[in-house]
Amino acid sequence: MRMLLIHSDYLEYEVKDKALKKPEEISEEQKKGRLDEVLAVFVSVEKVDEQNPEEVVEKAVAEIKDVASQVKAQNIFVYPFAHLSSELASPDAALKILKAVEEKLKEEGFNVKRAPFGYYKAFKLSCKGHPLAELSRTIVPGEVKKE
Ligand SMILES: NCC(=O)N[C@H]1[C@@H](O)[C@H](n2cnc3c(N)ncnc32)O[C@@H]1CO
Repeated sequence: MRMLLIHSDYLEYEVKDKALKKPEEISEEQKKGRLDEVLAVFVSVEKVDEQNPEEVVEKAVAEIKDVASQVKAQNIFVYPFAHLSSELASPDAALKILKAVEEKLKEEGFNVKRAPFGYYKAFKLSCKGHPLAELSRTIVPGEVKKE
């Protein structure tokens, strides 16, 4: 799994078109979304993650929690983003893992939104620009690499 974490004044998105034959079913309300004072987490789920999804979810949540506490962010936006890796997991596996990350972060007490899966989306992001505002993490079953 590859994650790009951007501490932002806001992230907002608007669904445009389907990017998969069968994207995630969403309500009218989910076609647009916004969070302010947010840690935006752009996530590419990778093929290797399918070997141990539970471990990858656990490690991803631990890394996100760690960064969120460093930048003092309570709001987290989990954003499916198929552009951080050339070894992508299948859409089914990726969606399951992203939903699990979202649920665990909610259980940890964060205010979490997840952008819809399987769509092209317009988005606006306002990076805060401080030294910890732009971070990346690579997680594979068995290890975690930090930038
Ligand atoms: N920018 C727009 C976009 O990325 N759209 C992506 C994601 O929403 C989602 N997606 C499919 N596979 C994956 C994956 N392995 N990891 C994350 N998202 C995925 O499906 C779309 C087409 O690849």
